[in-house]
Amino acid sequence: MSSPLPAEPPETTPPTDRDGTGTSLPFDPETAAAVDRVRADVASLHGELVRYGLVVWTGGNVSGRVPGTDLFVIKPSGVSYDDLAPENMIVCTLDGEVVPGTPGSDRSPSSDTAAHAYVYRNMPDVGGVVHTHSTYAVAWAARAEEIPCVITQIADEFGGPIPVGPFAIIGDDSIGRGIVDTLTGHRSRAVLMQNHGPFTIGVNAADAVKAAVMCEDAARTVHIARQAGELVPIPQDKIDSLFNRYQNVYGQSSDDRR
Ligand SMILES: O=C(CO)[C@@H](O)[C@H](O)COP(=O)(O)O
Repeated sequence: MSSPLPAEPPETTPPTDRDGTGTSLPFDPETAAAVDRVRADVASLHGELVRYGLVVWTGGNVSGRVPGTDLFVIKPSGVSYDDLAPENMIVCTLDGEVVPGTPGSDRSPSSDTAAHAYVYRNMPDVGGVVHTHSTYAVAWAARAEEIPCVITQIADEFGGPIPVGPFAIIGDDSIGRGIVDTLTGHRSRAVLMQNHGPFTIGVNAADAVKAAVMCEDAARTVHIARQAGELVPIPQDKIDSLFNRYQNVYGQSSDDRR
């Protein structure tokens, strides 16, 4: 894998814009403010992938839809996680095109931009998309084997098995189509793309990152359990009860997923 691109020197003066938000227009002030919020969230959430051990080098990526717009924000391709910052996140249209003249637009967006864009175009309730190469989830993807729902944590978070999506080559709509075809109408917010790794979705980028964290934890636990003996499935009615409780009762009423 190529070494991370060197970070550009921090700009000594903020990008010029007409509304002082630090975002170059062509956005109106309200959109510019919304973009800046998502930039900050997405940049910070990449640190969570490192914190939870879900990525190595420059693998993986996080994106967030900009609410009320046809835009999303994603990381630049191949840039070290140490160098990611709000101002070098890249603003794209839902067609996956970089919005020219915005901070970060001088770099290439993530190599999975087309996949993220396809998901946003075809799953309007999705506000965040994450991709990692987390070890245990990728091991299940290498076997094209779904992670069975044999622990309450999987029932809580995914409402059943974590499914496998088709083998798809990076760079066009193939991966995005595989994600959408697998997860549309499915309780799971994670899909193991065959021979590649997990992609997760959420109501926002933070929710998609949580799904990625919980997917890897489940993959590891079930892998270890299966090595020690037979797995005991949870009855479907109990899975339904666990999922409904966790999605509608657990946590706080102010939680993003409510
Ligand atoms: O799976 C791949 C490469 O095969 C990519 O998803 C990388 O894991 C991250 O690429 P960038 O987001 O840095 O372009």
